[in-house]
Amino acid sequence: MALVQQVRDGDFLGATLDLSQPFETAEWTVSSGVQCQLLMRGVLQVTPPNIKGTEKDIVLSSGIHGDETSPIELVQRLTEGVLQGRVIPAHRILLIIGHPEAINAQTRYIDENMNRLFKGHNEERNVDCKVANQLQKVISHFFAGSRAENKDRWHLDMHSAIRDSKHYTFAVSPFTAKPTRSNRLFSFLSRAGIEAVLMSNASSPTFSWHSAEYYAAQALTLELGKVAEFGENDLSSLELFYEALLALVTEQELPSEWQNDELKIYKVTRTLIKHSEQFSFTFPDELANFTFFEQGKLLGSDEDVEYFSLSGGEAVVFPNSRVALGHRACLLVQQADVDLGEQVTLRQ
Ligand SMILES: O=C(O)CCC(=O)N[C@@H](CCC(=O)O)C(=O)O
Ligand SMILES: [Zn+2]
Repeated sequence: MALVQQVRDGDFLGATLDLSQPFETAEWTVSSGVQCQLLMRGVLQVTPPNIKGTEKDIVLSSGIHGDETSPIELVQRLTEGVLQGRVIPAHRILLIIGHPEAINAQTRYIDENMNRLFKGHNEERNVDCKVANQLQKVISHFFAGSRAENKDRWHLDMHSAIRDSKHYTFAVSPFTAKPTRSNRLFSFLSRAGIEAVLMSNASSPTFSWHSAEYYAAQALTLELGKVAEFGENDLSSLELFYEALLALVTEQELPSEWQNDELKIYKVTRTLIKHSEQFSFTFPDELANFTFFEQGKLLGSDEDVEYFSLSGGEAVVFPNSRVALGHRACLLVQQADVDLGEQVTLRQ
């Protein structure tokens, strides 16, 4: 079956991963009146009928890491609904299954962690760099194509965590000077049953940071459960999230009120970078995310430095001593209070 026909029939994921089929761009309208544009392998732009100029521009990405499959299954489910006319979006949406080569190889990345390649254009030294560059282009094209007067841009970059976590689902809010932490975004998280949000304190070259920094999008990295192979994900535990996602794309506007105590907020206190091959933790890399260390505990060391937990203690997120040199080996976080205005801000 030709790739485009396979997508039109609803199998966006199958067509994306079948690299034996040459890619072709295509444009068509589904029975519901929704317009579809296949822009790139794994990238489908969806435009609702009767654009009013008040629409959001929503990017929903998955598969930026090839072995994180539950978000890919959610994107396929939503896309199939749109393609078969059962889901009628009220907003412009860009649906992404990001890294077909890594997904086929069932691996996080091929040569370089693609979620560290979104600072800007990369020299095309490998497939990860090439795909990251193409995704940056397609995002730019998508946001530029909006006819809305007041741009309301969103980007949910969906991942799943490598290890167990004391919070089954959580979000990382990238650091930027742009107003990307709206009450409406947090209200969505609370409705979606996301358990915690980490407020980053420094720029990072991730996909969600890219959209926040360059397009002022309400952008997040979402961690949805734990890594598993296709077909082995417990999607029932993400049902509340999927329902909220459906509401986000199909309802004109979501309520902005949210219950602060339903969602735990953490501030990132430090990012430990691996500076040398001597970097090590005092605990195994499999340590569950959000494991707490009392003040003064030795957490790890590098060539000429020892890291102790700070006053008030710190919890560890994404510990990985095997990352490439210069990359993040973990985040250290502390629970925090926030003030609710138009934007959600950390209380000083
Ligand atoms: O479980 C892990 O260690 C990694 C899960 C994952 O891929 N997380 C993202 C977070 C990106 C961010 O900080 O916004 C990543 O490491 O790329
Ligand atoms: Zn990931």
